[in-house]
Amino acid sequence: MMSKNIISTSNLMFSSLCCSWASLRGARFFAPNTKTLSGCGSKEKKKIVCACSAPPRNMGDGLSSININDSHPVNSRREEREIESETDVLIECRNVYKSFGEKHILKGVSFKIRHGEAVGIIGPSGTGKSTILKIMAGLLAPDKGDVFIRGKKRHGLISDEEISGLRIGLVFQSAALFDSLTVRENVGFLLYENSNMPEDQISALVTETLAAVGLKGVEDRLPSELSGGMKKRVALARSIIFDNSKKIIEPEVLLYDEPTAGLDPIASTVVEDLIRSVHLKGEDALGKPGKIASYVVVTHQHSTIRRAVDRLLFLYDGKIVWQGKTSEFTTSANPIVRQFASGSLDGPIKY
Ligand SMILES: Nc1ncnc2c1ncn2[C@@H]1O[C@H](COP(=O)(O)OP(=O)(O)OP(=O)(O)O)[C@@H](O)[C@H]1O
Repeated sequence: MMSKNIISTSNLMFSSLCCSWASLRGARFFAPNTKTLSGCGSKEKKKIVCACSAPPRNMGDGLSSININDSHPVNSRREEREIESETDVLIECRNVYKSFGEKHILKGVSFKIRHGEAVGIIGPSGTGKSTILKIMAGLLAPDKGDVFIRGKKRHGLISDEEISGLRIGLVFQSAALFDSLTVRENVGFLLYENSNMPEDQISALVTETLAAVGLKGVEDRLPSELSGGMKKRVALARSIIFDNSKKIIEPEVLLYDEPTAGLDPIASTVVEDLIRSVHLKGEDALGKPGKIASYVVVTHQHSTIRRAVDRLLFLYDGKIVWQGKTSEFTTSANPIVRQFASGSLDGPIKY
């Protein structure tokens, strides 16, 4: 039932990346300039399975080091806790550098995303927020530094055979739906192409997933027949659907790139609540707990910062210059954060 020649023009953002759908395994993205998306086999892949059910323990800087030579019992207990807390880490960027020609964008970025977290990445325009999302997602490789997925170093990009154990979804600012496919085909795309699930089961799962994001009876519509807000919901449904017939269900991290950009304040609130609702600490539109283990939101919007995330990373001049709880953002004494939070022209950030 899937169209074999798909040309989507709905998103220009990844036009230079050209990643083939066949190579997207642990990650789920839609590369709109990929012209032929057929022939995606469902090969068995190597799995990295590790326990990852504990809630995040360290909401601080997440960069604490472990002294393995200190054998004092109190310290040992602390070490145990710290080592244990490392099992919470789903994605880690360690000392990541990235340049585009002469532009040195990321100059040693380090942070961890833990199980259960809702993290925002903020900072002035052009500081590399989208770039770091793409690096986390495996769509761009760092020039220097490493990305660890559940403790396992990623080599190369998303086609790398070694990395699995975590599903990573990227939700684009524009919904990036395939214009020529129905909502059902868009949402079930990954499963129609990559899973062994029968079509009627996929169709039922699509309906259930759409209901989870508050959409009913839109399965047969084309994207052009949807409002902007509905398209965002469909894109979200496409990111959270997964093959639930598998024995091992890997946790999923969703990466949202400016999900509320261009929306009016009320539409923004709807999307912000939707982001919360599909998280495991939330409750979806069907009243069921959300399934997303953790998420990262790149945003400029204050409402999204306040409403959709618990912890913030502030990226400026190639580095994380501040991180803290969302509640600390507006009270921080850091001059960069203060200027950004107030929108003042006076301060260390120069345009
Ligand atoms: N593929 C690329 N080739 C060349 N330059 C790039 C590429 N991707 C990003 N850049 C440049 O890197 C810088 C950071 O871009 P990025 O989109 O990551 O910033 P951002 O912080 O997300 O910006 P904004 O808040 O405006 O969306 C920009 O100067 C951008 O022009």
